[in-house]
Amino acid sequence: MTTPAYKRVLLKLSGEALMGDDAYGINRATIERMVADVSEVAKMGVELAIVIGGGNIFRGVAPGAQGMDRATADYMGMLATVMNSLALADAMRQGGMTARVMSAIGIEQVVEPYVRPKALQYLEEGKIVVFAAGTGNPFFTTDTAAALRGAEIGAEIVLKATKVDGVYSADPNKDASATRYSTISFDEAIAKHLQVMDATAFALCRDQRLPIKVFSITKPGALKRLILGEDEGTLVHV
Ligand SMILES: Nc1ncnc2c1ncn2[C@@H]1O[C@H](COP(=O)(O)OP(=O)(O)OP(=O)(O)O)[C@@H](O)[C@H]1O
Ligand SMILES: O=c1ccn([C@@H]2O[C@H](COP(=O)(O)O)[C@@H](O)[C@H]2O)c(=O)[nH]1
Repeated sequence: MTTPAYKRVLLKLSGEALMGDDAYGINRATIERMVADVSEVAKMGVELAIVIGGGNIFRGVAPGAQGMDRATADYMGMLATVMNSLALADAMRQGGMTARVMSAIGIEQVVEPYVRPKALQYLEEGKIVVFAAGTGNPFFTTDTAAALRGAEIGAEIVLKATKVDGVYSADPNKDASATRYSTISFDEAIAKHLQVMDATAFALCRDQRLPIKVFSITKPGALKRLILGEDEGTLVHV
């Protein structure tokens, strides 16, 4: 039972989940747990590209960003994802993995720029690629960056690892009567305005026929089970 169901995946890691129980920032035990999950999957020979959100850092500076020009605040958010990407790559290095961070915004002294053929080369070499700075454009999210990069690298699936264990009929953190879907189509998720991912990400994946699995990052072993093709989370499909 160790044959992976996928050869290449795009894993979207929640920035907010990185806080653990802290008010904001990066919780050490949490990032180490995430990296241990990633390591298990990498050892199975799955080619892994990762996009990490920025909510854990951006939330800490959000009060200061109130009233700011939207695009400027969004660039701050993208820079927050660069910090998370660097922390993640460093934790992966400490865990014995080889990771490369590629940024959608030019900051060459810090990380190399995103160049698609180079990213593909790294993946073929078995390196884990972390795509930082989202799409590089304001008015988007890292969910959309995950959809975009997933399509660009020919991933078979986008795995959204978040704080909830799937897509619900309403936000389960606000509505206790919300029920979880085991599968749902992109069109239904968009029509019902299900906010677990933004509509741009859903629409891009739908148009590229790239399925998404939404699952819990805090559930032990969930990523591995999902990679082995076992029932986990919610499948969003065409
Ligand atoms: N219909 C829904 N089903 C599931 N979760 C939902 C739904 N509607 C809203 N949510 C909320 O969406 C959240 C996940 O999406 P969100 O983009 O906020 O976080 P993330 O991607 O985990 O974090 P980050 O943006 O920092 O990477 C869940 O924690 C949940 O509260
Ligand atoms: O392509 C992108 C990606 C992100 N942003 C900004 O960054 C923050 C953090 O990303 P999350 O997906 O919410 O974790 C986001 O709120 C945007 O402000 C962006 O502008 N473009």
